[in-house]
Amino acid sequence: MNATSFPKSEMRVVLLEGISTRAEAVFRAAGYSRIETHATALDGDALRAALAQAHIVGIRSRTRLSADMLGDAKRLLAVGTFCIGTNQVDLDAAEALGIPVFNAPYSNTRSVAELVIAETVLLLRGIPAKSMQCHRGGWSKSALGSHEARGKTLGIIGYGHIGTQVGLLAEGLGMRVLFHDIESKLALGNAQPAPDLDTLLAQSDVVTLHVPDTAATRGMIGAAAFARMRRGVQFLNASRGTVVDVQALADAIANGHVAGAAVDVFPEEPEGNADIFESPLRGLDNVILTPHVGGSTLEAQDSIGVEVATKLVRYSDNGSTLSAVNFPEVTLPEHAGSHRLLHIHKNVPGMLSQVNAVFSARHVNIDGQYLRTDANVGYVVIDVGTGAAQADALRAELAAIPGTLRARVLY
Ligand SMILES: NC(=O)C1=CN([C@@H]2O[C@H](COP(=O)(O)OP(=O)(O)OC[C@H]3O[C@@H](n4cnc5c(N)ncnc54)[C@H](O)[C@@H]3O)[C@@H](O)[C@H]2O)C=CC1
Ligand SMILES: O=C(O)C(=O)COP(=O)(O)O
Repeated sequence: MNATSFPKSEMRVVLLEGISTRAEAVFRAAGYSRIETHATALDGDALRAALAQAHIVGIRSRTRLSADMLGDAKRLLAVGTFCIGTNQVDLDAAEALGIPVFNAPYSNTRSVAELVIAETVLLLRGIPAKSMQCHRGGWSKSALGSHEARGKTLGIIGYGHIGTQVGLLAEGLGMRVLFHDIESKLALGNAQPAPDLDTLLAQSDVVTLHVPDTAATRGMIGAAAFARMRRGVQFLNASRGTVVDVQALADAIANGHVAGAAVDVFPEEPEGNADIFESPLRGLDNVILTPHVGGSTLEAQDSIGVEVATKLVRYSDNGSTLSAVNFPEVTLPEHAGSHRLLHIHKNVPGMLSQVNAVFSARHVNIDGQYLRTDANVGYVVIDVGTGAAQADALRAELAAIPGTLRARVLY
């Protein structure tokens, strides 16, 4: 097992938001013993205090890691978002601080897709309202407004990992699938790209959102978009709460234009399970409300726990940044028999020659060197066959190069 420039026994891993215990097991098996777990999200001073001591932090979709928060986390080496979305982290600020962020790009894809398909069937049958009536002692045995999914058109907005899975499962039910994406996408099965978003909205019996939170998607579905949809449309959002104007949705449901909805994500979500959930959608019988559980199955959470923890351990032990979402990606071999120096720097001209000058001045032979840059940051990894003391001295000299963001040595 590789030691790090900071002993593993002293490295603190902080896991928030009830991350699967599988993640903790991965860290322990790799020799990390200072692991702090929290069942909920933290924010404000509590988050700041937890981050101040953390070398590695794991979060899910609820914890906001702003530029300020990251800037105050002086020991932080890496962040894991134990989910798909990374919009809760200021990725540019993390990169500028030399902190790679890793996520699990598809470990919960299937869970979201299954829920969306189940809800599509329930909404088309008017089951949410019928179920509520039965709970109140009512009995409305009627086929009115109740439809099969077969033969209906499903419009998918955002045809990525989740959108494509939803499309394939919907075709299994005999639905016609239309999709809209800003990128050109390979259509799976018999799915067809809509010529534009408005056409998709006008032609779909069911509209489901699977876009990320970006400047372009924020507020994308509001009163104007609902007005373009068919009267009697069913509407689902399991993407991000920011994409939909929920008051406009509540209005469209109240006036009957939207027949029913299933909403899993909200612009304001409670911090923890003890908090009150407020929304204009509360109390509407034909709306399925779920507490952001699209990706919350035990299967998905366990596999996310292993996937993201493994990426974090690999970065901490070996320096590999493969699949980091905000950072130059370097895949590295094992470095048995050599010391590995990691140098993260601002991507300005002349940096590599200054790094190499440190080694040539000391007549140190370089066994291997790996470099990747992006527009902002350069990441160079140098393997050397020197003793530990000299590796430490080299690290100190690398750290003194102006523009250095981080310098570490892995023994
Ligand atoms: N409810 C839940 O528990 C979960 C929610 N999510 C959310 O679902 C989102 C989608 O996840 P994936 O499918 O894995 O992401 P993905 O990145 O594979 O797919 C997103 C697709 O949206 C497209 N897109 C981006 N901007 C667009 C725009 N303005 N208009 C149309 N298309 C646009 C992209 O080109 C891409 O094809 C995530 O970003 C996350 O926010 C993900 C997992 C669980
Ligand atoms: O994976 C995502 O992006 C999700 O929205 C799921 O988030 P969660 O881990 O359930 O807080």
